Amino acid sequence: MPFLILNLFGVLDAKRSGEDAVKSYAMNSGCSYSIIRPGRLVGGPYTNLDLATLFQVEGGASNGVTVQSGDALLGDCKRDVCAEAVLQCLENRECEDVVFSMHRFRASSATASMTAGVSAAAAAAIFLSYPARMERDHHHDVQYSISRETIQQHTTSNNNIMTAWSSSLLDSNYWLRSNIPTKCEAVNNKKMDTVNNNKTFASNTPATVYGEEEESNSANGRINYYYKRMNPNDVDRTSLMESHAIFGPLWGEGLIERYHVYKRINTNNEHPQIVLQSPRELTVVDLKVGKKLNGHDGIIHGGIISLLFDEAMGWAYECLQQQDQIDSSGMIIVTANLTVNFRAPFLAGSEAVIRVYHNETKGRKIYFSARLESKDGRVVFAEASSLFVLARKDKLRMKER
Ligand SMILES: CCCCC/C=C\C/C=C\C/C=C\C/C=C\CCCC(=O)SCCNC(=O)CCNC(=O)[C@H](O)C(C)(C)COP(=O)(O)OP(=O)(O)OC[C@H]1O[C@@H](n2cnc3c(N)ncnc32)[C@H](O)[C@@H]1OP(=O)(O)O
Repeated sequence: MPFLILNLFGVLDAKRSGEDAVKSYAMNSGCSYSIIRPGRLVGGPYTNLDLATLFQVEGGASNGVTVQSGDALLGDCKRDVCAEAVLQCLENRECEDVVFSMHRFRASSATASMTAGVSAAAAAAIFLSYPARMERDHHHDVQYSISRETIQQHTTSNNNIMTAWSSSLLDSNYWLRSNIPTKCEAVNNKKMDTVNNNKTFASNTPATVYGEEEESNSANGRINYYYKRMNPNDVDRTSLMESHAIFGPLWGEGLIERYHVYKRINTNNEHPQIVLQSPRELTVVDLKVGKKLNGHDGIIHGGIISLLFDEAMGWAYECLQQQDQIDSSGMIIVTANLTVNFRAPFLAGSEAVIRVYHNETKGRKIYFSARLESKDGRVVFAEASSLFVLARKDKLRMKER
């Protein structure tokens, strides 16, 4: 059926924003979610005001269902079957962070390999049989702040290595990331020990990260990089910082509660494409916002989000300058333009990261892009792009007069 008809009155748009809100809430509260996209609901109790209610469409005797990831399925779905699937999702860990559609089983279905004419009670078994087909929303890497986490453990499915971050890692100036939470990280090129590892990260310890998604075509599939904290002394603020929007008046409980800037360090010189890649990631900001920065109740004001982006890009310039050895003597970098797209409500009191990428440099003009996303990368709250211009300091002052 054409999208235009399916989306009459913006029905699908509304559903999409509902799903985004669910994901966003799940991210912010640390719980998981399952999103079920049933076909047209048929069968009792006929509470809808639609044709299926008018004609008391029963939906056939079979309780069998077809499930498939994404939203390609089209058909009816019995209400009681859908309710059963909801219960199964609640009880089944395999259904965590999964999005799938379901409709009534039809023997002629083209999706035969994913189809089973079974009772609704066995629907979960279908999910379990086809986990790989389920749409897991891990569109980015999962990253962990090792500076703040208490002990976290992840078991790998294939080699049974566990990664544990002990409280001794608190206040570390480094940050690791991995695209699959079950893959292991290594420190000093040695795999971390098994359960309850208590190692600390030595100063300037490079971390080896496996399985980096966007750069996985390097020769040995291993990328060496880590993130180093840029502003570790933000508690010890300078007078400059006291008048700075983020570290000054907007800093504190209920306001901007954390704004830790990390620069990305590539350590693998054998693979210069990592450095040359465009857009290349320069900076990650680990942040937390309080509950006094809202526009609508409970939702962070878009202007605040723009500020968070602008600042992150300022720091990204600093990283770029260090890497590319840009000569900026007598110059100052300023934002010439900043475009922000707000994708999902960024809830008050949440934690998130901003990732900043360098897109292009043309003379004095530097183009960045950035994402504000949940820490595990599953929800993008906002995206931004900007032009920063290197301007002569004396020229700026002349304009002031
Ligand atoms: C955080 C503090 C702690 C300190 C720690 C120590 C170290 C910190 C390290 C890092 C720093 C960290 C954070 C930094 C903090 C945050 C960053 C915030 C930055 C800001 O929040 S800063 C305030 C807002 N910002 C302004 O206050 C700018 C006002 N503005 C102007 O001052 C001029 O407008 C200017 C300079 C932009 C241009 O003026 P100009 O005379 O120099 O140059 P001109 O006009 O010739 O433009 C040259 C080429 O840019 C193109 N161009 C210009 N503007 C454009 C636009 N809007 N759109 C598209 N293209 C544009 C032209 O078309 C031309 O292009 P082309 O060369 O191809 O023809």
